[in-house]
Amino acid sequence: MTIEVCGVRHSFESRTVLRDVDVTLTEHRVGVIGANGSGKSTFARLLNGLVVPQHGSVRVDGLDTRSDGAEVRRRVGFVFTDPDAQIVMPTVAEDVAFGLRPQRLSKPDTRQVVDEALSDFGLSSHRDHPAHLLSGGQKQLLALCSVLVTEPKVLVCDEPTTLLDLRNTRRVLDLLSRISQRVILVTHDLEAVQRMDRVLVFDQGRIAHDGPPPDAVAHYRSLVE
Ligand SMILES: Nc1ncnc2c1ncn2[C@@H]1O[C@H](COP(=O)(O)OP(=O)(O)OP(=O)(O)O)[C@@H](O)[C@H]1O
Repeated sequence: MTIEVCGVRHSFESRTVLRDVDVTLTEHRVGVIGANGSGKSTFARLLNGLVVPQHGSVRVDGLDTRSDGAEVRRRVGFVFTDPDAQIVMPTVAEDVAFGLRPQRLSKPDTRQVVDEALSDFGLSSHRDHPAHLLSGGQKQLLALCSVLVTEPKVLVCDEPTTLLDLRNTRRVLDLLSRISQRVILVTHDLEAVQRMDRVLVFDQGRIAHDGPPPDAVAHYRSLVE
């Protein structure tokens, strides 16, 4: 499956936040790094149609995010920096089960999938707790868990470890490196991008560098020195 970003320029009011963005992504693991405000999140949001570009196009599996947004979102799951933006159900288990609804599983099957997923994320003991009472990091894990059970082909994660402690950061990064889905990871964690196949470096709305992790990190460092 290919993600094609062609001739994208995007502004919010008078501020141009993405310019001349042309990139085709086919790799299993892609990292996105760059300074605050350089356009990384906006780029990530293009990939599942949360942001539709003012100029240019974004195609996933040949589907245009402008005209086929719903189909694209079935293929591309998105994990936000702020988990409150995507936790929709009252309890932890219900939130995970919500994503399974389109699959129309029986109650026992739903329960089994939910319980396995919660166990993978170390959330079993919080199964029936109100989701809003979880800690920030636990909410982050729940948000990731609830997106993954929907089995997207691609997972776009916008700084998914920002709220996590060391143990859970490891847990999430290990998970992201072992899942079969394609992963696009926006992060400030320069260690985490070492595991990627390809890294894009954003600078002032442009892709300033595109290559293997060590070169990309060196380029990013050179931008701030
Ligand atoms: N919905 C919006 N409305 C107005 N401006 C926005 C909006 N979203 C982003 N911006 C602006 O676009 C620019 C790029 O933001 P973006 O979130 O893409 O950067 P980023 O590289 O992800 O930054 P960070 O590392 O701080 O998360 C910023 O100047 C931001 O203020």
